[in-house]
Amino acid sequence: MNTAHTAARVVDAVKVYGSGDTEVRALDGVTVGFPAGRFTAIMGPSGSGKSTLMHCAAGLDALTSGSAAIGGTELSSLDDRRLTVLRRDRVGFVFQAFNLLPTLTVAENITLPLDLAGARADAEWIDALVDVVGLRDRLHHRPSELSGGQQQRVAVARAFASRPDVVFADEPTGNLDSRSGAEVLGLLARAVRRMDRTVVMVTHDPVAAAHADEVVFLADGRLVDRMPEPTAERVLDRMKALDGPRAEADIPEHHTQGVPS
Ligand SMILES: Nc1ncnc2c1ncn2[C@@H]1O[C@H](COP(=O)(O)OP(=O)(O)OP(=O)(O)O)[C@@H](O)[C@H]1O
Repeated sequence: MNTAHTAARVVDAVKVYGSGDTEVRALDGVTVGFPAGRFTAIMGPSGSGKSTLMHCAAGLDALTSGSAAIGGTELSSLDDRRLTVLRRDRVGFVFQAFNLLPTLTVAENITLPLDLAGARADAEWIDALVDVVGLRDRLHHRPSELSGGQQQRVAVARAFASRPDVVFADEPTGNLDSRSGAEVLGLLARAVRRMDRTVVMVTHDPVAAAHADEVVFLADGRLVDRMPEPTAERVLDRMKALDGPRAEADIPEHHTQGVPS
């Protein structure tokens, strides 16, 4: 694996929850790198370990064994304080719930992580981000005055505000209608291509995964496939093969509309 161009990676990652009868091996020896400057989607059946992989790769949770690194930094070598600083300065997050502060304006929400860190916002960078996410005319609004899609665009801009090594997105379109979801996915892809950013996204949705440069597939806590230049059709076919007849039941109907089976 070419670690020089890998924004985040795990090697031989094992994550076990519980013990004895209740033991669950959520990750069972996963080795995967997320290339810098690329948009990678993580897919797999429900319970296959997607969220666990993302949380461990992002330093939100610790592996049982194996290693995880952001850039060249091994996460296990960091104490809690350094890990918190690394997450704050070098990792961005976008969640299904937008998690904006209702009392702050859009502009204030975008720079909040920098303000909390006592860091100075790079005005040119923030300015460019505001254009990429299309929020120029909403900067002085409060989140309650925005649509769900606009709120998620604020969350995306906030995630990129510190120019992190990698942005992890966990079902970022899960709370959005398909049109707003497509807009948010489009701007994640734009941030990667136009601003040389790195995005790793967990999703259930083949149409969402098709916005990525590559899809990695998990099943039963293992990495089972990688698909460069995915299309929704090919991703859906791969998911059906992984999950048998359950796959279609797992995917909301609007996500499969227009996707030939
Ligand atoms: N905190 C926890 N304690 C115990 N078991 C857990 C915990 N978190 C996850 N698991 C289990 O680990 C396995 C993988 O879970 P994970 O949430 O990573 O899967 P996923 O692919 O993200 O699933 P989904 O698509 O349904 O969100 C599942 O069997 C789950 O029940």
